[in-house]
Amino acid sequence: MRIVILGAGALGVYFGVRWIELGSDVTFLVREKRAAQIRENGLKINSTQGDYEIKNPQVATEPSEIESADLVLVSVKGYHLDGTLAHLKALTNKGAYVLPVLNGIEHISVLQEELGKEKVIGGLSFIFASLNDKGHVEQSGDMHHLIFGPLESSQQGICRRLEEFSRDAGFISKYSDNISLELWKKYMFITALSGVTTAANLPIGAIREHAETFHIAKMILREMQSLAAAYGAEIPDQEVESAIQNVHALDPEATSSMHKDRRKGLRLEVDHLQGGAVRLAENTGLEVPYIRAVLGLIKPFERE
Ligand SMILES: NC(=O)C1=CN([C@@H]2O[C@H](COP(=O)(O)OP(=O)(O)OC[C@H]3O[C@@H](n4cnc5c(N)ncnc54)[C@H](OP(=O)(O)O)[C@@H]3O)[C@@H](O)[C@H]2O)C=CC1
Ligand SMILES: CC(C)(CO)C(=O)C(=O)O
Repeated sequence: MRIVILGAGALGVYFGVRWIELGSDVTFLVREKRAAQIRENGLKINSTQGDYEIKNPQVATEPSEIESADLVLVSVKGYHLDGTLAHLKALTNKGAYVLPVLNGIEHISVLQEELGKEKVIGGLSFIFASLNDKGHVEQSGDMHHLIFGPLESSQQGICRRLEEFSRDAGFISKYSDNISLELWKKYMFITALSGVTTAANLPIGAIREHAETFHIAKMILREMQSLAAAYGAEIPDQEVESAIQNVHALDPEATSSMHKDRRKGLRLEVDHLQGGAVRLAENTGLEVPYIRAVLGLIKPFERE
């Protein structure tokens, strides 16, 4: 399988390098500055699940440099999605399917409208990863999951191929036959976790110590459950409980990628995540006061 990674950040490099480790044909489609950094430092993942380094990965800065691809893993932040659409169009015209792994949900319809429903597979990831100063990945904790599945029945073939192909990869891959529900479950979880850690500017351990603060996370989970239901994804109560248990199980120093970005003074994905939830709620007349409140608290740090 020929794979293009569009968004050579923490997630894109992690999964791209793991596929290379497997012996696959992977090209990183990047912007000039990142291309220069990769040429100088190569790509490396420093991981609890095993390190791996590649000195001269295949890098392109234009889709015209790529003959064809089977799959494009889209791993940019929500605020950069618009800037990738022309590249994605060029690659889907050459036959590629697109597998976005962004947190959130609004990007799915943007991609579907731009590329056609047939081309956009559902995907998400559970991993704690970030880039260091050299542009190498630092992955922590046990999670390094890539979950994907067809949003259209015609995509079953490519998804089964991806499942087969990734079986021996150095990450956990999972085919889901209800990827829409998985997307909403992840959106529920991350809206609560990123909302509360970024707004409080605290890792999860400190949040859990204060019942009033943890309560906010629980209320966001409930609001997201209602929002998902309004869009046809019924998240059972037991899944909300298990999300709470998962938050309890996290290392006290663990935190969301959005909170890590706030600590580094980087741009935040708040409009895509909490902002998106508020927009979707407004469309259905649903009230989401806790999400609206954390959106307001995080906005001053967004760095648009
Ligand atoms: N990090 C994590 O632990 C997790 C993140 N996620 C989600 O995954 C998504 C990606 O996150 P993450 O990997 O952390 O993000 P990063 O910021 O680490 O990486 C995003 C990359 O996208 C690149 N990019 C942006 N625009 C373009 C473009 N037009 N062409 C080529 N490359 C481009 C950026 O490159 P440049 O250097 O040029 O700016 C950057 O390297 C987000 O939606 C996030 O919420 C989900 C689970 C866990
Ligand atoms: C849920 C979590 C924390 C890990 O996948 C995440 O998605 C993020 O930090 O953005």
